[in-house]
Amino acid sequence: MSEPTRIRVGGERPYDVVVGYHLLGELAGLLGDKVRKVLVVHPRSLTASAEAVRDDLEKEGYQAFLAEVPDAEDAKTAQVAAFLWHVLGQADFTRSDAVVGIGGGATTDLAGFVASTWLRGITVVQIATTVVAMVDAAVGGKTGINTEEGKNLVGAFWTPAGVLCDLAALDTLPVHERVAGLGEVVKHGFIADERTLELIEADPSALTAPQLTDRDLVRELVERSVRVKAEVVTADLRESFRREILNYGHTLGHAIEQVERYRWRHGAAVSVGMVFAAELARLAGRLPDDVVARHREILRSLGLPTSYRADRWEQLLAAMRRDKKSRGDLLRFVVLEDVGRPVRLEGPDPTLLAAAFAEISREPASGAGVLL
Ligand SMILES: NC(=O)c1ccc[n+]([C@@H]2O[C@H](COP(=O)([O-])OP(=O)(O)OC[C@H]3O[C@@H](n4cnc5c(N)ncnc54)[C@H](O)[C@@H]3O)[C@@H](O)[C@H]2O)c1
Ligand SMILES: O=C(O)C(=O)C[C@@H](O)[C@H](O)[C@H](O)COP(=O)(O)O
Ligand SMILES: [Zn+2]
Repeated sequence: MSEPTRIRVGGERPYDVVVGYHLLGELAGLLGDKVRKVLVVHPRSLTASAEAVRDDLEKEGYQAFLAEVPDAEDAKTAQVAAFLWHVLGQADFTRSDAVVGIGGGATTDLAGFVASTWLRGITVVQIATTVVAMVDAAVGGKTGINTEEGKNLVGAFWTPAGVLCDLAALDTLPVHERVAGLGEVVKHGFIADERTLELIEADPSALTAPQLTDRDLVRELVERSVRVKAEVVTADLRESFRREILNYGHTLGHAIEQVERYRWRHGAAVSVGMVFAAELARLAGRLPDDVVARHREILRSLGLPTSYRADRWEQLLAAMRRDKKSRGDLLRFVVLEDVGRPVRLEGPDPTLLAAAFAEISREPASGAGVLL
């Protein structure tokens, strides 16, 4: 296997995102030499991998503990966070100890949040095992859990000490999870890296086949996405402005996830959200027709959804008002003026919003395979 790639994320506490194969040997280096106890947080689907991490840590001289958490979005609750605080308390974790999150974005969001709050912040290292976690969630220090009222409404910016993206993990990832993750890859392509779009457009079927065969392509896409995210969060960790571009497609996307009670995959909801944002920009006279068409073509070529049922608009609008980009009554969207040129659209007229929604809701439903 080739050497791992190390992508540096800068800022107050710089760290590396390591992309490659069989990276377990890297973990101790990322934890550093002050850590003694490590809590490994994992969903049931990754028990064997978490046990391997624990055994390896024990061999390296750490005292390692496992904590199984519910799968997917069920992990991102105050109750599950409280369970982990209890485990940390019972095991006397101090400020020189650490949390390791191993899993998809739901697990890494939870593990990061718990690390950010325990004793007001202890070391966290993320081991990303899904496309979403590798290209997006585990990188950049946005951590969080959901509340009844919405997605990621509680959280903190807390940078990891390092991130491992072991591409071998993708061999066991169900294809619909891989495809959903490509939604975030496409997002990075539209906001900042047209080459990513070209690579996908050249052969989308290589990415949607039941077994991944083109490992070089996957690795290049993961690395390109991590570089986009690293550049943005290095410039603006706390989302004072520039980081908002990473939220492209999420204003409607998060609303869909909430309305669907998290039965939609995150990347699938973001896919519809990007088409909505593109239509909004077109109707506002800011984005040419061909770029909107390119959104639909590339997302459909991957089997991602580009439309949503017409009868939920009022619920979606209510959920969008709780988006973190909102300021008072002002809804704020990230839209494009072209590929690689994200801008803000603030307080669009309600008729414009409804018109953009009409553009995505009158199509027949598509991409149902990635929703559940
Ligand atoms: N913090 C951020 O910047 C950020 C960015 C993007 C997404 N997110 C969050 O990430 C979450 C979505 O992440 P996700 O799509 O990775 O979902 P997920 O964490 O729910 O994982 C998807 C499923 O794959 C399983 N799984 C994980 N790795 C596997 C593997 N290697 N083999 C087999 N099964 C595996 C999980 O058990 C789960 O059932 C959402 O909550 C979203 O809000 C956060
Ligand atoms: O890292 C960011 O910043 C993002 O917005 C990345 C998104 O893909 C991610 O889903 C994020 O969790 C959304 O953040 P939120 O602030 O809208 O909850
Ligand atoms: Zn996202």
